[in-house]
Amino acid sequence: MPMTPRAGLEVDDSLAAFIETEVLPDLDLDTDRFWSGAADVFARFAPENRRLLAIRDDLQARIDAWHAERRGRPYDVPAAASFLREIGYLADEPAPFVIGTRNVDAEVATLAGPQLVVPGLNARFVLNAANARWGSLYDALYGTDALGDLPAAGDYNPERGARVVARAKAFLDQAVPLAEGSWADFDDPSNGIAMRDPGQYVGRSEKSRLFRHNGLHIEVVFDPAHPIGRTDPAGISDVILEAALSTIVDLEDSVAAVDAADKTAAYRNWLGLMKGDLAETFTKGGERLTRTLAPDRTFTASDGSTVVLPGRSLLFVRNVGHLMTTPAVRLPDGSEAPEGILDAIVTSLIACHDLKRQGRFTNSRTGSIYIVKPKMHGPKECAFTDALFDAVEDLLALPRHTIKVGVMDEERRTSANLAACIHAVRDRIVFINTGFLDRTGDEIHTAMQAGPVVRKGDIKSSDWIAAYEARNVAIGLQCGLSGKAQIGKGMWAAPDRMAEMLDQKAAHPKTGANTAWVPSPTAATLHALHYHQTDVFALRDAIAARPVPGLEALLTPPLASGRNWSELEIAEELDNNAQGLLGYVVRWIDQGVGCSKVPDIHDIGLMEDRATLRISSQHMTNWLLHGVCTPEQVDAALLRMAAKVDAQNAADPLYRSMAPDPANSLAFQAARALVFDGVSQPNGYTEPLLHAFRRRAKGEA
Ligand SMILES: CC(=O)SCCNC(=O)CCNC(=O)[C@H](O)C(C)(C)COP(=O)(O)OP(=O)(O)OC[C@H]1O[C@@H](n2cnc3c(N)ncnc32)[C@H](O)[C@@H]1OP(=O)(O)O
Ligand SMILES: O=CC(=O)O
Ligand SMILES: [Mg+2]
Repeated sequence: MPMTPRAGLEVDDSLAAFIETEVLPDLDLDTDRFWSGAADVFARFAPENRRLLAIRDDLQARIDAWHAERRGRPYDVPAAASFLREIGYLADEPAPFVIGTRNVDAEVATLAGPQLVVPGLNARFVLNAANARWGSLYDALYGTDALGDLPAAGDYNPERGARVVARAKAFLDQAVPLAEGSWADFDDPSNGIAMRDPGQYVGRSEKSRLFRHNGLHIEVVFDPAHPIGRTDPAGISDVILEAALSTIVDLEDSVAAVDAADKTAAYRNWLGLMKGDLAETFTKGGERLTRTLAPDRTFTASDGSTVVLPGRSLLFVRNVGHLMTTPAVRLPDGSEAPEGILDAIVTSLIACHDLKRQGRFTNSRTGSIYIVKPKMHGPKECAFTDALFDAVEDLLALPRHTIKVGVMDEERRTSANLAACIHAVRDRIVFINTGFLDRTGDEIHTAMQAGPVVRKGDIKSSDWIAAYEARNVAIGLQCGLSGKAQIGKGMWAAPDRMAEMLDQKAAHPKTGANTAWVPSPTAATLHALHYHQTDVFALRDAIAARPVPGLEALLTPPLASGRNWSELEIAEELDNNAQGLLGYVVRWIDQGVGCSKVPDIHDIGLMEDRATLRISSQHMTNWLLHGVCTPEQVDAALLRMAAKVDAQNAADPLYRSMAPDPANSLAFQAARALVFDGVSQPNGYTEPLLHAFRRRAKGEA
């Protein structure tokens, strides 16, 4: 890649051109001053970044040795806790405190609703996600299995339509009941709509009436000329829900960004969002479509005043963690720059377009930049992020704490020191959430030498995970996040299983969490129903009154008590992991797709990203290390599943088969390395191998 010198750095030409011609011009920032400031940030923070990574390795090496010495004995949690304290893995608890974050948008601070995550490299999806603030309940119920079955292919089915309408009206009866009777019988909107609580009425537009319940808006559309409205006694053609209050544009685990071209493409999408001019043209159903950002929505209140509501989700950007470096920028010593530092600088710089109100729309009405920081291990790494964001604010002449941070509680050292982690970013924190997928991968890797772990499906019901979830909310409330920041729950990783999601994710708001992740706009619309069923903020006092669960269960790894698996169970477990792993990795390496839906062994399409890959690869590594299976069994499973994954992708013209020549398939070799070299991967992360193989694949292409 041609590089260009800038203030002692070597910057990839395409990235430098992007920053200098597309980002900087409207920002009143001098190009030379920007680059010398950026070089200074790298000079100050890169050495500390490296030091923090060395601490991770050192702690893991000590934990490995401690576990190896005690292997085969019952796990002694008090001894483990004192050992972890002795080596500095467990930090001192801070004195009681409350966070001081200010200027936080209501979507984050005072409202409760779904949070959508979207791979930042896919402009079509990114636009869809930003617009997922509002979603059709009729479409979400009709087009998914939410009602218990899927629609048949072909034309609109009126019988299914009637079930959808009945379900939606039952929801209206629960959330915004009429003064008398049911919405199902309502037939005349012309004289106004008498509500049981008239305060729920917000306003009207030409065709709709807008209501509010538990802080979320519900729009009932009246259109007797519409094919659905025509068959409705009141002419109701749809119920539109306020759905994804916030969206995370992901530059991390759901993208494959391994070089300057990838990074620049992702940054360009973020710029399009911040300037409001992102557009994507594509063909769908034989039609050529151009998708752009949705405008705000305007209604007229009873007193004639205008009510303007955001048309788009409040946007966060997820930077990468502290681990990886990028060839997009080289430091004066020739080494690759830490990617997380580059992300902090560039994504904040781009967000200045929003702060300066130079775009078509406003993202943060309170003048904040929202960055999600994943995969931090413990309070010192959080403090590092805090200091880095201070430095970026100085570089961009932003007031202190303009850059907010969402802390993913997804590494064991963060869960175990959560209060201290929050304390380290106490004036800029806007969320904690349980990224249970990475967290599970880290659990397996941390306990790698202790013994074989239980089957992957059983990890979900182990004690540490319940303690982790409960402690996250309890500590968040104790540190005063309520009203200032989100307490969030993790991803629903089965995008096609909406009935099951409706059943299971109802539990999230009941825990006191005011948001939870969903994989798609449709899932956001359906998950919004849960925040109408439960008033999260009303529950929090009672939840906060409970004692914070101690560390005992959190520090108990999910080790198998015996090795009672049959050969069949072992083969099934290996096949399941191998199928998910290969199905994901093959698209990552060969096509640069960072998030895929991959069928598991029961043919359920699961969302796979780097976090789920970390689990499946580390699980196989763990069983291999402890002799639950042999290398031959692992290879046989990989080969068997390669053929299966090849068959699943047969219709994709860009797909390169693995099974016919696995030795020459970079994807197959990457997948194999993730398992066979899994013990030595830092904290069990998959990025180092994925990046190395993807760069080779790009080189070959
Ligand atoms: C552990 C973690 O880190 S979780 C966070 C990372 N994970 C994510 O971000 C999940 C993002 N989700 C996705 O990428 C997808 O939903 C997948 C890959 C899981 C499943 O995709 P599929 O069901 O195959 O979706 P498919 O490609 O059929 O698209 C269906 C429609 O949904 C939309 N869609 C699907 N997911 C999203 C999304 N997250 N955001 C916006 N739109 C989406 C698409 O735009 C498409 O609509 P369009 O044709 O009008 O553009
Ligand atoms: O990032 C989310 C996770 O579960 O990991
Ligand atoms: Mg994660």
